[in-house]
Amino acid sequence: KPVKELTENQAATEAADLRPQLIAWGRAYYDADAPSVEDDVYDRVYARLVALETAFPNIVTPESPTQHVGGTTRGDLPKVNHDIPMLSLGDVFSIDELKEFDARLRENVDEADRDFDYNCELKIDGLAINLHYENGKFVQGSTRGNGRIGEDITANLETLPSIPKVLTRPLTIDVRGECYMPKQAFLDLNERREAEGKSPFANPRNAAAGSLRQLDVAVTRDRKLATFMYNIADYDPLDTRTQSGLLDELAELGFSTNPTYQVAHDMDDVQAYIDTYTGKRSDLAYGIDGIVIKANPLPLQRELGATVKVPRWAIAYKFPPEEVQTVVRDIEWT
Ligand SMILES: NC(=O)c1cnc(OC2CCCC2)nc1N
Repeated sequence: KPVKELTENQAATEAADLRPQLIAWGRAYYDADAPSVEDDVYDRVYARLVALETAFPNIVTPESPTQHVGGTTRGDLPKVNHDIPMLSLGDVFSIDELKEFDARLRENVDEADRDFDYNCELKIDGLAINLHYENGKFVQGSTRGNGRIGEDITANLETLPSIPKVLTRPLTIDVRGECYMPKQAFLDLNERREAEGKSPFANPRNAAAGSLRQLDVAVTRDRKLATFMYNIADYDPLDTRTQSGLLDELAELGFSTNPTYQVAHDMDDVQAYIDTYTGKRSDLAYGIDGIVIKANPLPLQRELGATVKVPRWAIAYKFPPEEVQTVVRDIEWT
């Protein structure tokens, strides 16, 4: 049926059926020496998926083959085991919830350590990566995956200027951070794609994810991806014993870190930081979707540990979804 006669649900259902087929055909094309389907069949089905997703942008999914353009993404990247799991973050959506997090956390800390500081950081809207160094040399880069097993994207990450090949000290460490596509790079990329009749990326995060999974690393190279590193699997090899100091030490080692972090002594300081960056959000060169507050003392982070997936010592305060000002809203209906 013509796309314009479909409901969004019908389009979503049809698209969900087409994606695995295209991914399987795409993999066969790159992995096996003989493609499993005639090119014109692949192109016709791919064009149908693009038509469905262009007519109904809300049905686009990050793993859709239309989001991994400029060549095929590897569906079969080698796996990497994270000896120390990569955690995600619990979320809160209001200052009241944030204050509850603070109160509960301090209740669970010994009296002597209860007056700890927080470190406030912008929550970069990208995808989490791990960079493994041996004796100060970059040897492997990987995605978070499910936290314990990620995918090897070393070759792609080697094309990013912001990732040091050699550290200023011969350390064997695993450093974690965010890979993101700056807003301007995202706008320029989508402009080029529209000009080439290709479907646009849904958002910078999808664009970064698709760019990192490219089989042809030359495609990754020209996507202008960047990084902000913010964590280390084991801090013992470092000098610092605070989160804020960790960001300084990572910068000294050669990593790109985000300079907007700030130590907060109490929730009023945290609120002030949130207010400042809520106002500055649209001026930033990169997307953020909230603020991360972390207990600043690293030994306290270690002592508090994590639940199955999230640390007890950190929380993400998420911004409300950005208001999309529609013309309709501005029309006087009197
Ligand atoms: N998107 C970010 O900017 C961001 C994400 N995660 C973290 O911290 C991890 C470290 C251990 C649990 C969460 N910090 C951040 N700034």
